[in-house]
Amino acid sequence: MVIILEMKTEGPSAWNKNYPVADGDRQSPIDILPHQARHDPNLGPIVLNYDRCTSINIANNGHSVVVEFEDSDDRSVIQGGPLDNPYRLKQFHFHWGGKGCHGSEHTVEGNSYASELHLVHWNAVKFKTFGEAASAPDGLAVLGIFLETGDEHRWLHMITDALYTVKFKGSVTDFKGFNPKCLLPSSLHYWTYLGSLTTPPLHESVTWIVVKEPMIVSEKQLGKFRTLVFTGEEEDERTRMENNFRPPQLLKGRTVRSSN
Ligand SMILES: NS(=O)(=O)c1ccc(NCc2ccco2)c([N+](=O)[O-])c1
Ligand SMILES: [Zn+2]
Repeated sequence: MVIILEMKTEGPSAWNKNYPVADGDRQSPIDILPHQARHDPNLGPIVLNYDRCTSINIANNGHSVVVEFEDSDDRSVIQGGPLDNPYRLKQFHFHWGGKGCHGSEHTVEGNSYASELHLVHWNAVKFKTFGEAASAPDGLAVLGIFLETGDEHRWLHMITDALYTVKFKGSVTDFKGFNPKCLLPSSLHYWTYLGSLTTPPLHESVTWIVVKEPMIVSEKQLGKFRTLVFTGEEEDERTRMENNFRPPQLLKGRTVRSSN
């Protein structure tokens, strides 16, 4: 009898083959231990100036669903907190689990949330392009928001209602007039630490700002993310898009700071 173990080689544990930085000193995500975080009174509040943000499209890039923004000027920026200058909003995307399973990237005392939203910003004061910023130690600032299941989120339907238009990898559709401020929880108290992109190329270029209070979404809304597939329309196998999260990485001596 022959047993063929078909192991997916491209999972997170294999990334260090092609991306040695996967074993680096400032990898993300991490498990956050609130009691070991250093409360830093000098950490001011996070300031989001999104009122003139311009969303462009929503896309399935084969890893997640992404909403892209116009980032040719400082119309939508994040500043304050640990940041020395404004960082421009470039895109946001989500990570989630399978049905009944949690899929956040960061965890808190070993506990994961149902999902995690990442709002990605880049330092256009110091760098000319996103690509250049994405490989610099102070190039990116990602605001992470946990999603927890409960009541329906009153605005998330604007995203979930559009997901059927981007079911397959490589699909893109117009998505104008969306302001992600409507997704944020009431408090922006946060933890912050120096980390990396959580998918290849895993560049150690991210100042992470993880908001403590989760946004609440319904199981039904979350289920709609699982109608997406990792594969292109022309491919015969339909691999449901879920569990697109990297597990927590070693802290390697880093300090996590806490706003008040
Ligand atoms: N989960 S995350 O926010 O850390 C993350 C990961 C990868 C990428 N992109 C992959 C990449 C960057 C440069 C070349 O290719 C992005 N992003 O682009 O916003 C975000
Ligand atoms: Zn992400």
